[in-house]
Amino acid sequence: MALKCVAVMGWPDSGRSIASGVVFNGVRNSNGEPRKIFVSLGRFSGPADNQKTGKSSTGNDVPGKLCRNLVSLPKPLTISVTPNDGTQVRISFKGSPGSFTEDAALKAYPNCETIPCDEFEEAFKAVELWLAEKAILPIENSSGGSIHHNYDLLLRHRLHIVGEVQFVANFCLLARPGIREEKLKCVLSHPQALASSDIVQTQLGVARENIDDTASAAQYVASNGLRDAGVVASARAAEIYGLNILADRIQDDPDNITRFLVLARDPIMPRTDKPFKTSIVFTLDEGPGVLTKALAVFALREINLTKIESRPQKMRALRVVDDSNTGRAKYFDYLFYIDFEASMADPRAQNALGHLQEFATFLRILGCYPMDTSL
Ligand SMILES: O=C(O)C(=O)C[C@]1(C(=O)O)C=C[C@@H](O)C=C1
Repeated sequence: MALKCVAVMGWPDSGRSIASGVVFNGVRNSNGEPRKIFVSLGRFSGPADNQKTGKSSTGNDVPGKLCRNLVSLPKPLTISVTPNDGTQVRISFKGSPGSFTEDAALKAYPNCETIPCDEFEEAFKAVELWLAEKAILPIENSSGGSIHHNYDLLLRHRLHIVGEVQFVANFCLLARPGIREEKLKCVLSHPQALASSDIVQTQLGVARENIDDTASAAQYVASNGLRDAGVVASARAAEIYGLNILADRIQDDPDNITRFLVLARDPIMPRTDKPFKTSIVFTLDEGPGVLTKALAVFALREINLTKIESRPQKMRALRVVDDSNTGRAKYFDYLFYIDFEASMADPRAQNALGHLQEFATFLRILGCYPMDTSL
């Protein structure tokens, strides 16, 4: 089912109303015919709004008018517009409370309600099922590189990227109260956190054990009363699970940055009054220089690329190419993910994508969103 954001505009003082909402495409009626459903996301009314809504000044329906007052209709899917500070925004994430991903959500939306999920896939589904307004997920790390599985999920699901969060994770070594460093035989954490704090673990001479996320590792050590196991996690995880901080800032690279993406059901309106980024994914035909040609559409318009990632096309891993010299050759088939520094409201970006569309075999805009310039 495809979702499309629409806005029906008018002037408040002209007696017309401003409404915005989502159109559900792909819904079928009982005869199997396609139909569209409009779900209101909120309405902005002018003084003469009663003319539009079909209400008399006494509040009764005016006979013969097409519209009934929307307020009196049942609103199972109506959502409210949420303020920027994150109040009432529900954000799903993979991990337990106290994980770095939750920290990143709280950085972007300080008053949000976070919804922990067991898997990334569940965090996506929480938004698709309207249990959350947004999802947040790590996409790349300055020391570990791309989180490939999440690139695949971006394509598999139809959510839109509406923001990015750059976050410096402060890794701490945690243990149960009373346990000293010398007592530790192993350290538990997320593989990325273990890899990013290798020097301290090597000094301690401990074994490493992978756990799904840093906060779950803290929870595990605390709830099982482990006395010879330490954890690499956040200071907030120490507080939540009642562990002590034995060492702070144990990351090998003090500027270890993780980039997170914020996803939502609807795209946001692209702007040009502040720096915006656009993320796309596309495929190309086989041939010499095709990728160079694709990248040139941005270079020609002086658009800076901030990221390029290639991923195999899972359902079409091999492409058979008829090569007259060597017979039939087989190549891997790739998806190219690109982030570039321009808003979709910028004609340069529109022209670049129009140009790319002329020869790309597939192109999807994953989102256009404000750049995180906080670091
Ligand atoms: O385990 C966590 O706390 C997470 O939020 C996940 C994650 C990651 O996936 O890289 C996020 C940031 C840190 O670099 C370590 C782990």
